Amino acid sequence: MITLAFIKELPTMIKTSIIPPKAWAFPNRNVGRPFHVKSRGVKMELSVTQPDDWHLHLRDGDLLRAVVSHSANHFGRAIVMPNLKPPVTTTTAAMAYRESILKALPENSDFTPLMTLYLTDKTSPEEIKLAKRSGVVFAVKLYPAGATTNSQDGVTDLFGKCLPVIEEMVEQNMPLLVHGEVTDPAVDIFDREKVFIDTVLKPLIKKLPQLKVVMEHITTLDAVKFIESCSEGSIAATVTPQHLLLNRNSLFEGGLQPHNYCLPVLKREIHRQAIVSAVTSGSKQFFLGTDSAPHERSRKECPCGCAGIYNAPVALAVYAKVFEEAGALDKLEAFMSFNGPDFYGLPRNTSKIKLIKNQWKVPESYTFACGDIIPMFAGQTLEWLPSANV
Ligand SMILES: NC(=O)N[C@@H](CC(=O)O)C(=O)O
Ligand SMILES: [Zn+2]
Ligand SMILES: [Zn+2]
Repeated sequence: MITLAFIKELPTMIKTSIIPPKAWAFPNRNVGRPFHVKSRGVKMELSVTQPDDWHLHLRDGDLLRAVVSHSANHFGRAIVMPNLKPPVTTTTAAMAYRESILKALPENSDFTPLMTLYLTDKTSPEEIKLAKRSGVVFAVKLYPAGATTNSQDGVTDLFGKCLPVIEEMVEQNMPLLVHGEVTDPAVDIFDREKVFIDTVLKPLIKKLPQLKVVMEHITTLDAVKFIESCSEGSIAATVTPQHLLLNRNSLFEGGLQPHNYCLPVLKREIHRQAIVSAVTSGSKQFFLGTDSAPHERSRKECPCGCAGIYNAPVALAVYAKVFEEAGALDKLEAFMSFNGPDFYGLPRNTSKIKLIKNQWKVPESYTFACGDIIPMFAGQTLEWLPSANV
């Protein structure tokens, strides 16, 4: 194994090993001028601190058992979303859900689920105290009622009924995670994130400037500007693979593409580019959250398909591709493995994983007893292959 000369200049450890010849290049943003690496006869490997997934849907029952290893194989921890049926609204339910996740894990896995509570109009401040004391609940999730999958029991009156709860969250230093879209059917679906920022998020943080907020799965230039205008330690955003790599054309390419449908829906190219610039800038306010959201095939390929993209098997490969194409592989490790735990006040992982530049084909589907699940980029070739712990 040879260590490349520029390794000193990159916070991310880059190594090479033998493979068929392939030359490739990327600009080194650290020194401010492009340079080229010819890796004749070698292949690229990144050895990075094990990443965490700060936004994940693991579901429950058979579906949980089917999908959990795809996340547990690569991520150290994950913030597990509470939008089950029925939703995880209490600490007791979160603890039980955590047990079922641990049971579903492959043997010897040390994956740690970080639990969340589903905020409703009826959540009490006392529940927040219980959640904090439990040591297993790390955040509370705001779904505006009707905004997305299993959000029917979500919030209808944030500034009325929920304010005492959110004040308690400030006391307990418990982050509020938001699905940031308004639900007013009169607002165009492509504008719902921007309107949410203007009418909900801005007034909320004005009222409670100490509240820690993660704007989940951001999709717009407006969200990037908003996050960057806020203070680093209190407002941050997760970013998904799909919102970094795809724009809204992907929903209609050659016909309707249900497996590219998620909420918030994919946006115009200018928005995608703004998100790529934000994550590759090195800002600590953006971190990895896949929003991997499995739905059984027949629930996606039907007259009224569910929102959600199953990206757990491809997420790391897609993030690496995006950072490589932006010439910012040196910023990848902080995005994947440092910014999230730093924001949540948790220790960074100490173990490592490898990302190897090696083509692999994404399976067409995963078949389980509970049905088929179609992954993002099904049947396509990706360039970066994550390998187990090193
Ligand atoms: N992102 C999605 O399109 N779907 C998610 C819910 C969510 O994160 O909004 C799901 O649970 O399926
Ligand atoms: Zn959401
Ligand atoms: Zn989600």
